[in-house]
Amino acid sequence: MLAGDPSTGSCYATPSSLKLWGCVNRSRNFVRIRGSSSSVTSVLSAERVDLRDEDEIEADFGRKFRLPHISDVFPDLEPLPTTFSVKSSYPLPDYHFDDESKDLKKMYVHNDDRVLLKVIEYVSPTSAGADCEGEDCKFRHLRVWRAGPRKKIYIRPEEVKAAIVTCGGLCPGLNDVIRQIVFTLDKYGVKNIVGIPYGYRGFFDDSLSDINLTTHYVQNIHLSGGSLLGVSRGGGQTSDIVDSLEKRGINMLFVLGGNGTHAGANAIHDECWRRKMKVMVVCVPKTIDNDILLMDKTFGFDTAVEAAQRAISAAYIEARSAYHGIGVVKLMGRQSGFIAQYASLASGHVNACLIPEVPFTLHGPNGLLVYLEHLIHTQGSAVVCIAEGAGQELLPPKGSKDASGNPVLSDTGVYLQQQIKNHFIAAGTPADVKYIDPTYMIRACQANSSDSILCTVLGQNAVHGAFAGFSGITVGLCNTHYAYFPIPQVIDHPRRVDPSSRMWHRCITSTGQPDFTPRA
Ligand SMILES: Nc1ncnc2c1ncn2[C@@H]1O[C@H](COP(=O)(O)OP(=O)(O)O)[C@@H](O)[C@H]1O
Ligand SMILES: O=P(O)(O)OC[C@H]1O[C@](O)(COP(=O)(O)O)[C@@H](O)[C@@H]1O
Ligand SMILES: [Mg+2]
Repeated sequence: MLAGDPSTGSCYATPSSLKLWGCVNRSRNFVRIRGSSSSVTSVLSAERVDLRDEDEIEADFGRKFRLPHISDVFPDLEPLPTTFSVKSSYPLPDYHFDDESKDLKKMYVHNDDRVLLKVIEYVSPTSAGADCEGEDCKFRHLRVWRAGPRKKIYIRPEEVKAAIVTCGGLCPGLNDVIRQIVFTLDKYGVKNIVGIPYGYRGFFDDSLSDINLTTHYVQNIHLSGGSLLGVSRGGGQTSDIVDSLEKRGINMLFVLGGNGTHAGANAIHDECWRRKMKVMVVCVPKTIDNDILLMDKTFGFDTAVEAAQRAISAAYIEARSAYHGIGVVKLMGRQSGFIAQYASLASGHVNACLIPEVPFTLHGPNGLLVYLEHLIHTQGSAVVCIAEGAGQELLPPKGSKDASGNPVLSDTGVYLQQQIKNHFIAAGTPADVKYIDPTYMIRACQANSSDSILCTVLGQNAVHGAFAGFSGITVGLCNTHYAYFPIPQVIDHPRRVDPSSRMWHRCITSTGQPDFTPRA
């Protein structure tokens, strides 16, 4: 499925449309590819790709996903043998890689290693979930760069001053990532590591001081939720942040955050290279909303889904135990309903899952309220799970924005609860409605085991990426393998639940909910 307006050339790719990045001009069999937003690192200018040429499409995709490398700006920079080795407990500054060593032979990632972005070979464009076009539904090898340690590094560990910053809202696992970045830097031999307090604010608010980070200091931080460094939304000019990096002598910056943070990090990366500063900026995507493109999932998402089970379970028990009980649970998800979708799938107790991507009607014969009445009469109770951003069209927009520019949403959870109460009163049917909003409880918690592992590997790979000389990149899980992505490609737009996806169909099959889509 392609999105955008072919006539104007305003194009973008949906997460499921990675076969082509752009809009098809069918009459001429060409696809127009949108250029990277990054000025210095742009590897692709707007160009035309012959749709009939499979090789050209794959090659074009490869160019689009090429990672910005420090040698783009400093072509004469000589790489050095890496100081990272899993075989030593201490970094060995004079360690020389021995190609013939049996133990180390398979330790490093080759720069030309790639991870396939798409792994299903659809036979027909009408196969479930197919994202290919044309009769032949040809499989395209869309490749992204494999993450991991390289044999060569582009900066001496003793010259590194590394900084870590965590931005946006909280997310389980932030401390695990911070901890692992520090451990891995230490393994390379880096001694100078600081934490920037309270997100980007820490760069320009003079009342805030950096935190010195050592392996000893971060040893146990993963045992608690939140961020050791603090987080914040809003604020800051890119040039001020880069001035601050320059002043502090920071040349390796690890940025943990969501799509807003990534946009900021990419601007910092661009500005650093524009000023010819030898700085590597590497992100680790943080968002319980799971709204970053191209990745299997982001860290914290699993934990949030798991934490949401307690709220759904409580809503179910309350509803089951009451006469005509109805439980309503509101979960986070400003634009994307992944948490509500997966929490509903996991729980098995949800009768209706409402997400921002799927508009629903409350009133009328195919409305949610009539369905709840039906459930009360047939099974005696009901549970509704609503994502924060769902049903915004039912209320007047607030029109305001938070400090980062994210829209402030109307509280549809509270509204839904009131509407259900009013409906049952009007229908003359008693109903006992209980509303649970566990919003901050699902993200202010320690990461579960699966997220801890994810955080550990992401943190390590972030450091490997920086030492390998990449900047303006982020790291993510791609078909169960770890890959590096150029930042603009993962934040082109927020990843959202596709209402025609197999997973959404599985969700509504599991809840048994009918189609509440408003009818004309
Ligand atoms: N388009 C942008 N360009 C530069 N910085 C941004 C942009 N959007 C957000 N930011 C900054 O990134 C930080 C986090 O953004 P926010 O949207 O709150 O969280 P998240 O990164 O989780 O999406 C804030 O400090 C904000 O000012
Ligand atoms: O109250 P806060 O801190 O703004 O956080 C609420 C927001 O956090 C989120 O779960 C995640 O947002 P971010 O990825 O921007 O941190 C949103 O869905 C939600 O609106
Ligand atoms: Mg965001």
